[in-house]
Amino acid sequence: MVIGVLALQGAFIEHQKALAACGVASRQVRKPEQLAGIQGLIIPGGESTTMGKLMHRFALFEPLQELGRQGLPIFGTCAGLIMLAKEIAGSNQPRLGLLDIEVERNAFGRQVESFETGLEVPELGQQPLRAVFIRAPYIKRVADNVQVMATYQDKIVLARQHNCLVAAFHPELTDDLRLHRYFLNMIK
Ligand SMILES: NC(=O)CC[C@H](N)C(=O)O
Repeated sequence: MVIGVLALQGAFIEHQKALAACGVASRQVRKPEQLAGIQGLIIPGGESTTMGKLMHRFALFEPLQELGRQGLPIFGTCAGLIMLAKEIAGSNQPRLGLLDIEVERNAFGRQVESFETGLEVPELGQQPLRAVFIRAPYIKRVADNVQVMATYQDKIVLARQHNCLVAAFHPELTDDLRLHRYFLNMIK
């Protein structure tokens, strides 16, 4: 099994390390041909406006959208979540629109730029998931068939719809591998 990690910018190395710790091979994706043969894709955190521009510049936008529509499992974290959303509040920046959710960017920014917390995620067991939020978005609206997997202060921060899993935080920055493992289980 090989998982593609979109490597245009942002925290892709950390995702590769987390996948390696799960015993899974990964490949950096910067060109459309590097999408061939991957069984899943991670879109990392970073800066979603920049990432959207680079997706177009590197001719990855349409291929990524097409693979997502065909059912390739995709895991988006932070800016990756924003890239996967159908709607971004107050913005028309490029997005793949694969999940029927609306996101609010930099949603915790005014109170605190970044923080770490323990999240209750029943899908992952009793122990709270350690989650690092960095200028994080949150999900303000979900369609009926979106599964809400965790909230923080009543805001949705982890969700799944069909083949797409999205987290507002950075699971690759802790050594808690449960969310990466959950994603890998979506592939089998
Ligand atoms: N850590 C992150 O990925 C931050 C996301 C960034 N604030 C954005 O809006 O794209």
